Amino acid sequence: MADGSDKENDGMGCHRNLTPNRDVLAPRSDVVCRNDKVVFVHSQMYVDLCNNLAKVPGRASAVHGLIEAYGLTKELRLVEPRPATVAELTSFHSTDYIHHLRKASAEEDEEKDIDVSEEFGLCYDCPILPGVYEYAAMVAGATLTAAQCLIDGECQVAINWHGGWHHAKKDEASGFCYVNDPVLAILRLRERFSKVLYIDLDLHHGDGVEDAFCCTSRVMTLSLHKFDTGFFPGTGDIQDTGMGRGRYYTVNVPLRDGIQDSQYFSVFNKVVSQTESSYRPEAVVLQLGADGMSGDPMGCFNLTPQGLGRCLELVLDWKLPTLLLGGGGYHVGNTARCWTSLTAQVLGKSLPPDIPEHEHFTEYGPDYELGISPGNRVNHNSDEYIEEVINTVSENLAHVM
Ligand SMILES: CC1(C)CN(C2CCCC2)C(=O)N1c1ccccc1/C=C/C(=O)NO
Ligand SMILES: [Zn+2]
Repeated sequence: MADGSDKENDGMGCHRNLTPNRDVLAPRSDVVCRNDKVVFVHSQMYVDLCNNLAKVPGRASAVHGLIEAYGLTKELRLVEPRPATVAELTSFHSTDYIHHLRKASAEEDEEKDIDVSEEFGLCYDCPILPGVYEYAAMVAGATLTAAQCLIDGECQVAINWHGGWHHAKKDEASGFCYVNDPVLAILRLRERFSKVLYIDLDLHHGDGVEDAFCCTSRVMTLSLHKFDTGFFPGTGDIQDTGMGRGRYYTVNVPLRDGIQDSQYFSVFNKVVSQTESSYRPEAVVLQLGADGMSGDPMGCFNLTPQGLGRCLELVLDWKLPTLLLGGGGYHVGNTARCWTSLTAQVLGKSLPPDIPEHEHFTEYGPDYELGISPGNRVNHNSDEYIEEVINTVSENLAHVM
């Protein structure tokens, strides 16, 4: 293995010679939840940072505004985030990359060294906007804050809707993701839990998280995503099942355009139920990117918050420490509708169908309703295709114990 020890480390990029940057405490699975409150990582400064620098400007305040307008913030335990330290960021990312990101983020345009930046993926899809380092460090810090609350038994569910940046690699920004906060959270959770399950329901394959843990059985990554010629990131084929000790602990469920809630939940239910019963995780990280929603500008899947909600319900029924993260989602109103509905579901609250009057009310026209209806779109996932995917994944999972 990477560090030559017989103990299996996190398999952090088994093809890279790494030793964990910290003492891995004896994993414990007896974390008891002392407080049934749901932790919600939030501060106005955090929302302002995300508003200006995230993939979708203005989305953070729309999401928070709708959750607040429905009165859910008073049912949540709001915990302020703090920026991740360099030491925390380099528990996964390379020191060179983090130092370059911090330096480039502080520089004016003319000072920028373009070809060095290109080496770190900092161009095209991942421009170096002023303050991008502070933004990325705060998002990572927010996700780590949520993970710490789970480790400390402060709650059973912790939420950071502005996290979930699943494409970032050890030394490279990718897909508008600068720091991989899900990986940082999983590494932190692994200090207390011996087995962590990562589930990625974003439209796109969770390649950065899969890469980080492809060689270990201590973290199982499971991604449902669009997989088609030329679609970003191009990875996540069904036969990619991990390597070495991690073989069969990577699960990919490749789907086509037009899938709706019923088929999506059917494949999710069969694959994730078998995953849970064979792997028996002690903690879960669930990325709930909303770019698969009907009406999203990506225009690929045809899902609604009800469909994702059924997936969430199944995971919450396990009563495990669970970290919920956001991700993609490019229709601001629909993303706010989706994550508000899911937040209410975690709280066991049902919401009135009409969007309450609030600062961002105009985002929700012309119907001003919370629900999203599936579009009238061609579905390229035949039942036979779905059946074949389920059978192949099930055969692979038979090797997991
Ligand atoms: C720049 C954005 C992020 C936005 N966008 C669309 C949305 C609507 C109009 C443009 C993209 O396709 N993007 C990307 C561009 C290059 C590579 C990746 C992505 C998206 C990744 C993702 O969502 N992962 O979960
Ligand atoms: Zn996405």
